[in-house]
Amino acid sequence: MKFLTAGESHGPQLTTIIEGLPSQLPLTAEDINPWLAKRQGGYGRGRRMQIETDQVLFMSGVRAGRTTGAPLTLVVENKDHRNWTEIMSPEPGNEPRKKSLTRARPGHADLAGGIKYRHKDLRDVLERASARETTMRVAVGAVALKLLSELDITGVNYVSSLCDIDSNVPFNWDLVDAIESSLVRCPDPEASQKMVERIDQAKKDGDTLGGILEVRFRNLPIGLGSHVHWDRKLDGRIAQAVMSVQAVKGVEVGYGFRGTRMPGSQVHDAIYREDGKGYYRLTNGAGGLEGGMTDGEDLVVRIALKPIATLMSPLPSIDVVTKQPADAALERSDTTAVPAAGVIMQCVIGLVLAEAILEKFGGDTLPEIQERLATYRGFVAEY
Ligand SMILES: Cc1cc2nc3c(=O)[nH]c(=O)nc-3n(C[C@H](O)[C@H](O)[C@H](O)COP(=O)(O)O)c2cc1C
Ligand SMILES: C=C(O[C@@H]1CC(C(=O)O)=C[C@@H](OP(=O)(O)O)[C@H]1O)C(=O)O
Repeated sequence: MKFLTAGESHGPQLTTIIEGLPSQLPLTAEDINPWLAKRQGGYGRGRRMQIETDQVLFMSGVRAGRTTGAPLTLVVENKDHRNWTEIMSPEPGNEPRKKSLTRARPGHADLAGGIKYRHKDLRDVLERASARETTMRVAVGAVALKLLSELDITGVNYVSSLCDIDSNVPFNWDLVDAIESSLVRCPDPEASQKMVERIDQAKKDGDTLGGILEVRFRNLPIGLGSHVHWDRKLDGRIAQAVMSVQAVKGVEVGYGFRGTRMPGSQVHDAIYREDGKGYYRLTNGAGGLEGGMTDGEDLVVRIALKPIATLMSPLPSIDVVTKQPADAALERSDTTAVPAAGVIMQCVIGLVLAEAILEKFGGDTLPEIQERLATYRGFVAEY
């Protein structure tokens, strides 16, 4: 399975084409739109999110609520485009355009992208570097999550820290409702409240906040990914998918960096087996991955997101046209994207898992994949 995304933040629409999906996967807009809405949500988002109501349109690959096996094309309209038609017009002329950007914003792609692609209006960089692009990764990820759910594989995402405020509630799967009802997608109600206040304060101060997200998946079969070659290792593929999302600065699996402070005897997970239950562990320091493959325990990935780069009290920078010092350009902006980013992370990790499933059990149709997975689970229980 492979996919491409296209579209600018203030262009007419965002597009994705997914190739390699099996046929017979039940799929409607209702499988995708709730994920788009969740990605738009979370306390701390800016005014743009009040303009957009992201809704997917199917342009190919689905008939009568089922995938056909043909490339699936999804489109989401940018409602804000109507305010940017002249600025975003592909027609030549009218230079410099309104809203041109010449004072490079630290923490953004502006300066490197301007130099690399020879743009002096850094909006030509901003428009594609923007995290608006993650709309399509969520749309395609929602399709992957649907495929996984048809195989009884489910996931969750939540915020475990926002700046210096930590969730103090250890995760368990019964916390999903608490996460969904928290304004910041944090399972700890007390920490949630503090996070909301912290975001209000940051907004007042013209500042921004980052944090840590966690994504978990359960009921993964043992042996997705591979130990035999570097680019087939599932941990490497997950790290690439996660690190490619705007503002992500770190990723760890299982105990991750914490494991470096513990002896091996406390990090690695002893192996047990019972007839009927098969192989299992009592701990999960590995976070569900050993040797680049799933080990049958929950996949546990933690992700660090840097604070939003656009500051209402801008940092010193340079105007790339005058070459003189100038404060960084100011754009309408989010105060934090930490809660929204968890949704994106679950989707991009879901995509990697769906790909790994298709590699191991790949078939042209969903029923074939379901049959092969069931046979394999039977084999694993007996092994
Ligand atoms: C969901 C989401 C929303 C974001 N919103 C903003 C924003 O409103 N303003 C901003 O300056 N950066 C925002 N960012 C972050 C920038 O897109 C990001 O810092 C920039 O692309 C450079 O990231 P990099 O250095 O990690 O590549 C957002 C990121 C995400 C994931
Ligand atoms: C549009 C989205 O996020 C945007 C990501 C973003 C950035 O610089 O990354 C900047 C803001 O856009 P604007 O400049 O239009 O206010 C965010 O709203 C979105 O998540 O759908």
